[in-house]
Amino acid sequence: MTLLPGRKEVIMKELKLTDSVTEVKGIGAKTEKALNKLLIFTVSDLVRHYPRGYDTYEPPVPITSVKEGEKAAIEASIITSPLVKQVRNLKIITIRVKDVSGSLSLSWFNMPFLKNRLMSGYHYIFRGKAARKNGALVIEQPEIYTREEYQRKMNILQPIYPLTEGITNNLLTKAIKTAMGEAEMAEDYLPKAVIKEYKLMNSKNALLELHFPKDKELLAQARRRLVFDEFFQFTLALSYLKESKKSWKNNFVLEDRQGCGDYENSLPYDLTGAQRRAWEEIRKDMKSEHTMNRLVQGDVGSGKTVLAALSLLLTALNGYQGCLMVPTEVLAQQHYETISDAFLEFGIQTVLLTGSMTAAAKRGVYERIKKGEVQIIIGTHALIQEKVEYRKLALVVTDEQHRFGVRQREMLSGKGEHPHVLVMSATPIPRTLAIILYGDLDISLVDELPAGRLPIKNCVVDTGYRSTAYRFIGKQLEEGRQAYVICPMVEESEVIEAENVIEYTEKLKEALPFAHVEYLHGKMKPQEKNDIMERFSKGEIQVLVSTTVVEVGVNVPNATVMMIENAERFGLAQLHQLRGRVGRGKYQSYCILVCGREGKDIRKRLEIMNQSNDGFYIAGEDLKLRGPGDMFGIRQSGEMEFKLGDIYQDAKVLMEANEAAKKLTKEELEAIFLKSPELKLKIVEFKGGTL
Ligand SMILES: Nc1ncnc2c1ncn2[C@@H]1O[C@H](COP(=O)(O)OP(=O)(O)OP(=O)(O)O)[C@@H](O)[C@H]1O
Repeated sequence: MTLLPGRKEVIMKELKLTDSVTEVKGIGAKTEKALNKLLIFTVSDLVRHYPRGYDTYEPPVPITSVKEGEKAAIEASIITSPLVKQVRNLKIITIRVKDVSGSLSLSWFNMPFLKNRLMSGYHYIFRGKAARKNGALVIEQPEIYTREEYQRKMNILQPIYPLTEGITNNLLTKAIKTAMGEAEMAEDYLPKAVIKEYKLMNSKNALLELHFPKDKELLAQARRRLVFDEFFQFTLALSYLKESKKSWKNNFVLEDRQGCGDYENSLPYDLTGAQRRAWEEIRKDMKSEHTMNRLVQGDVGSGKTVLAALSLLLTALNGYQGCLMVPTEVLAQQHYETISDAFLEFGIQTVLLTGSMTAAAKRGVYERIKKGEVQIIIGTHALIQEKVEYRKLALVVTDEQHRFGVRQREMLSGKGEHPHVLVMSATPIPRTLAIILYGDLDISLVDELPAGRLPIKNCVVDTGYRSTAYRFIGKQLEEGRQAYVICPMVEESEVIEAENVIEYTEKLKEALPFAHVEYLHGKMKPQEKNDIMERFSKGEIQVLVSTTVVEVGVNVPNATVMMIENAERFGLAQLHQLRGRVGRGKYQSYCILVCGREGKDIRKRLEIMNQSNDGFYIAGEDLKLRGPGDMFGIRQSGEMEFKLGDIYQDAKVLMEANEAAKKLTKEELEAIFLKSPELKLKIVEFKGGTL
């Protein structure tokens, strides 16, 4: 309640964080509906709807450096009288301005009142996005400022929010401002000692500064505090999860079986030392008195699949079911083909279950699973659907590549009575981070590539090198090898000039008329995708032009060239995954990174790929290059389920938060839970996902 001096008593309602957003002034039923689409239901959701970036008012630039499609501010004098044209129902004002470097046209729609402000000889700062009209650059709808006004603007960072239809940035900014001003914010839950030791901003200010930063420095501090919270709560929750799992008795104590040795002997290669060690650890876990919760971390092509296969076989030979969940249908199909035939001779039945199967086919598979007629089930997230009833599910293997799907693996393991869990990951995160992020798992490292692999030869080139690259690919095809060409887009887009698979395939067919070239992209039907992949695997297709659908796990050892168009558009981790599709067999392999745009930073980043084929090295260098705490950088590891934090960029905060969580005394933890019972609930009942 607030009393305004000298006036009638005004009762200000204090908002509660749990109140519905409609309690915030200015939000009615219609707006509420639209906000719900952004998952904003309560006042708390609203104030936790973070900006995705900030509009900054940069110093004006010379007219000649204004670029098409980019926002810029120019300081210029008007050199023509405003020209007003009526085009259908639009009234367009156009003027021409100049500075010492050159001149440019500016235009406004339906703003006739501006005419008097835009007199020849006047001098302003204009800010807007440049477009090309009839061959010339024009800034459309620019904002107009005097130099003093602009100076003031330059100190402000305007939040830009994720939006949806019916919700403007203005509306959200206002609503959040109101809510922040009126809502009763929770007291800081972190112990004072932690705040002091890690020099954190308090939680209320952090939220306020994140939405309405006074300057970049305070914004960085605010963000650091909120990222710290995310990581702190996550690591706390993981340690709870780990504790609870430790007490799980092994319901499926497995025994060694001769079949596993026979399978190993049937492989065309010997296991590497690292594979052997990992297999030893897995077996030991599954035979022990506690349930296995293990991560197998190994670089692309290090041979993790055989470990999954051996574990599944051991489970099946012990009379139980085991399942393998992978991120794409293409990959599920590939694993199914590798495993199903090989295991038949041990009397083991394998089945495939994916989202795109017909309802009838799925029903058939559910039946067989339920009755225990099949022992190994391979598939995508369809494996965790409610209708799947397993019979004696003793092992869950998830191939996560670079997604840290705590939730999925928990859901899947929830299908059995604490089955063993094996997680395969090729994410090249440094060990120090892996230990934290996979805090609930024990880790086996496959840190050795199979013998006889030749290091991939790399080059970073510009588009002028294409014809040479095609000739090179042609030669490789003549030698019986195959190639991938990756393009970022499916179809031609007017907005982004990036090579697209469909057109590119046509172009490539002309350049390599004797070769069988096909394309693959995510929008194709699963059946079509599987078909193309199968034909590529068999060598019927020689060159596969593809979007990043081949990124995860695809294994065609005969492919030796990976050519990546617009390589600058991919993150380094993703480039490394893509490159990992070659160099998987005994042949010399090559990676050609084609740079579609020039720039010193772009080159520098891509050169890292040139320097090494080691995923861990690349992740480390990437981190150094981007530096921590870059608020405006792209989130390359968006696959992690944190709202703000980026495990690479914020690696230091992650380590600090983990340290703080581990150091908490029992009393401090109790005090936290006392202050925030909701947080206690979230942490203790954590089953993965966002906290
Ligand atoms: N010890 C080994 N010696 C020789 N070849 C091997 C060995 N282990 C696995 N391979 C072969 O290496 C290739 C890559 O193995 P696999 O597909 O298991 O890699 P991965 O670790 O799953 O990689 P990614 O993370 O890229 O999917 C396969 O063709 C596999 O048959």
